[in-house]
Amino acid sequence: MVSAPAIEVSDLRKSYRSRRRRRPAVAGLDLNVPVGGVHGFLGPNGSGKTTTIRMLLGLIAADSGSMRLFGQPVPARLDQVIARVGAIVEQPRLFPAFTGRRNLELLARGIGAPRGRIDQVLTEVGLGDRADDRFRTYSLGMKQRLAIAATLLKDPELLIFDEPTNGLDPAGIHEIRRTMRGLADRGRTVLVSSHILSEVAQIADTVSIIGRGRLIAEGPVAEILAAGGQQAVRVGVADPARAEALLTSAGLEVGSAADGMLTVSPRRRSQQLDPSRITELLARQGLYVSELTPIRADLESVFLDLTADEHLGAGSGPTDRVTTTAARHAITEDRP
Ligand SMILES: Nc1ncnc2c1ncn2[C@@H]1O[C@H](COP(=O)(O)OP(=O)(O)OP(=O)(O)O)[C@@H](O)[C@H]1O
Repeated sequence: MVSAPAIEVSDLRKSYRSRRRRRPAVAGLDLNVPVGGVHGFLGPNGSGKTTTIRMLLGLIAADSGSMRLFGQPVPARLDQVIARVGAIVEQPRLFPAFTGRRNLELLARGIGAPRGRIDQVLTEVGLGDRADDRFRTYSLGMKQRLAIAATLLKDPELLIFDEPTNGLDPAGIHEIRRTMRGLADRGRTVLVSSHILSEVAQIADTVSIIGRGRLIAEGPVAEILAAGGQQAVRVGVADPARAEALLTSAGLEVGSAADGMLTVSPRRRSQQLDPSRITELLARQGLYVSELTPIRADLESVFLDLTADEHLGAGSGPTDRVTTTAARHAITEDRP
């Protein structure tokens, strides 16, 4: 039996009233987070990530759409699944003058978690040796790791972190990344939101990229890269000027690099680039290709490309949506 995804969201909508009109924050969002691994929930500032997370956790009401956590509809049955979910949406209240351990003891008592859990969660976030130092002496990364430890007290299967690396320095970001990866490696599902793709790309197994409250792309990191990243080639040819004119008139976008190589890409992202067609076009005119190398875009440029319209504040027309085969398969398979 296929187990239900950790998170399933379908056609989710929420708008806020501002100056006599309603502005959509989440505009028909679909989201599918499989059980296990780290899932990056990515989108530019203001694209609706926090609003979505708050709706999933029952902190605000959706206007319409459906949401499920481990197959249970929320908010209707949130009480039945909330014990399986830990989240940091806002900073938890931790007392600066108390040690890390004391802070956790107070929180554990509040939720009825056994005292034995405290050492386990401190170890899990790598704070075992600093547990008896006061919270105020912790670095920002350590403070955030203690907040993560607090969410682990009730031993949740799904962890939701909204921009957990905000305000941290590179060392702190690294600590949190390592902590999140470790949590997933020990069998939990981690949803982490970020507006900076590179912050989660290294540790995410799958990602959803959203813009203006809608899904733009989703799937395994490698497939998102393949879908968006192999759309240019470097071409070496003896007469670059002639080759450039030829390829341009064949409808391709051509740039020339300082080393005399040409960069060839399709004019529109929806078009496929066929390297063998480039070789053929040039060979027919007696121009023989000495080198043809695919340019692999990194995930950050794929992200910027996919969300370009959202950054520029373009109209809200339909967006090119890349759903990788695996992700599309998962969606159809898991829905009733
Ligand atoms: N309480 C609110 N009242 C009015 N508008 C809101 C409210 N909360 C969010 N919004 C608006 O909804 C949109 C989505 O905001 P949201 O915080 O969900 O985005 P986000 O992707 O989490 O962005 P960020 O990375 O900046 O946190 C934004 O335009 C925001 O200004």
